[in-house]
Amino acid sequence: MLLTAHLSLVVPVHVRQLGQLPQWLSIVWQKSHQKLSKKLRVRTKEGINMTIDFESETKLPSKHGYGGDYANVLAELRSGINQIDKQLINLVAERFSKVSEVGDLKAIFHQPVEDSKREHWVLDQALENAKRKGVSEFLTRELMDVLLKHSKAAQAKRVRDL
Ligand SMILES: C=C(O[C@@H]1C=C(C(=O)O)C=C[C@H]1O)C(=O)O
Repeated sequence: MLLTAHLSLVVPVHVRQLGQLPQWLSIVWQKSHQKLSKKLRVRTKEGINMTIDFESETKLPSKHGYGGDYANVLAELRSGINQIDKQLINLVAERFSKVSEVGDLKAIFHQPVEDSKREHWVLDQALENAKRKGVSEFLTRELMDVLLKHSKAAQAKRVRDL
């Protein structure tokens, strides 16, 4: 029988719902290796073939430590992502507020906007932190590149408008 540890969590419930034990179970994976989308084909003692769609009630593999069903776990994870995205934008706003103040200071003291030595230090710190946290170097470079570019543009605008 093809019953995997993953499906054994789900199958007994549905079999009980059928009210009769199947003679055999055969699992048809709708999309191979996509464990969250599958159909279970059941033949009852009476020889009736039935197909149970697990699409809406799919349990996640217990080995990943998820207890809830797919939709609940997905909603919970996405709510976490929403919070993080909000924090990210809040932090960007905070950074730009400081950057603008630096821009004003530079304008008053007739200093250039760009400070490549400081930029190198900023990037090195970010890369070091990213390495510790397992964030890709490529992503970190791209992210810092965008931040530095926009920070300098914001400063240049402050200097122009002052
Ligand atoms: C904010 C500054 O101005 C520019 C922007 C930087 C940044 O966004 O981190 C760093 C160096 C400068 O090119 C600064 O000098 O500190």
